[in-house]
Amino acid sequence: MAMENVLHVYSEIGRLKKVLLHRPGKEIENLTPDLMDRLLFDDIPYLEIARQEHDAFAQTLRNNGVEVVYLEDLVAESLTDNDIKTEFIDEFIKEANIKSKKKRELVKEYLLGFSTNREMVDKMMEGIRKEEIKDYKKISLVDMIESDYPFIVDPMPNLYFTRDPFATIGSGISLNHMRTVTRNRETLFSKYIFKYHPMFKGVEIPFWYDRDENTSMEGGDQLILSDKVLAVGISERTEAASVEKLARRIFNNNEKFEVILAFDIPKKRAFMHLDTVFTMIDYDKFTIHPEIEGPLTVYSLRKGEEKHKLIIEKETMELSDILKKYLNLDKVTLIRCGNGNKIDAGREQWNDGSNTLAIAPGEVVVYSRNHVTNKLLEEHGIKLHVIPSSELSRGRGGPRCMSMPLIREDINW
Ligand SMILES: NC(=[NH2+])NCCC[C@H](N)C(=O)O
Repeated sequence: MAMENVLHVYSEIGRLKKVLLHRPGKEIENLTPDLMDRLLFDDIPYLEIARQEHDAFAQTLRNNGVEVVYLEDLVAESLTDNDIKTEFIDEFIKEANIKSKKKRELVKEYLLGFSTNREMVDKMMEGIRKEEIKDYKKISLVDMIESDYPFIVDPMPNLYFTRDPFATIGSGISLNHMRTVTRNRETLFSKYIFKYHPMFKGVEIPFWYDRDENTSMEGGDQLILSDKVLAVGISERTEAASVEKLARRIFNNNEKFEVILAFDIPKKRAFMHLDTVFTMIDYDKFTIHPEIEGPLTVYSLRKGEEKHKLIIEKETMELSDILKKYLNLDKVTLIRCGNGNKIDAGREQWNDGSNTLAIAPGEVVVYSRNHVTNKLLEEHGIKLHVIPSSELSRGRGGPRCMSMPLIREDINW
């Protein structure tokens, strides 16, 4: 199968043809107040409503010609061979950091007991409570002395933010190394999909990054501004060293990309990724958070004369001037979250008012709750697809966070 039929993303705004989602599962109901901080949540979504909201998101995409595929299905479909399934379970258990051999054996036996791959994958994502494992307490004195930690395998509640564990860039994949242990476990699912799913059989996928790297990179920081220009945030989650590694791999392949713009953004939870403060919504229109307005320091990375050499330059310019320069635009419109009002911007950026998903040039999916930003987008001629968001937004991610494009149509500049 030709590469462009499986992975092809050369912009943020080309008409979206195929996207990967994850429908929130029972991992959300394994969130507890004690776990929220470590598992990167600020509240506990009501799963039934979160699922209804997510189904509305998926249906909005389908109604606009987008093929929706689900992570949980692709993983299950990648494990039809028993040896591969065993390899996956062993790697999953190893990364679940289960100390005792006996417990690892019990968990493996439990997972192999599921009648379908999909049910097993759901359980892996949801997490395993100690009470689910027969005879758990009889393993040893240590286990009899009730440790109050309820899980033998932690839940992965951030899986519905499919933007981050890997990114489709051009015709390749950045299989990311996530900043936190809890989210790095998610990248194992991506690894097996690209390695074993039938849709990629016979397809030589170039990997721009790898989950085993020793510096972190997350997909929320990776934006494809054009088929020549990438933007990467140096953020709370993505390190500068990772940007250099990404640049070397991409520039030393026969991809079209010529420059990577690295933006050093404030390292704080509300700004965890570049796409929480900046997204591209049309050829010359962008959403931004007022805090990144004004002169910005940007590092441009280009391919050097010799292989693996980079030319890196530092510039301090207004964001609009940076975008005009590198995208060859005469005019740039920056649409400010919360209409620039400090209070409205603070509230709506926290609930991902800047985190739009473009499904075509000038056409974006937005959260209903960010009404101030949404009104401004419409005033700038942007077509909105508004989705419900009360429960989904509690995970601190928006429509762009909850989606990973696999195929977009090319755009004509
Ligand atoms: N691309 C994004 N902005 N992703 C948002 C991810 C939210 C998730 N709770 C985390 O902290 O990782």
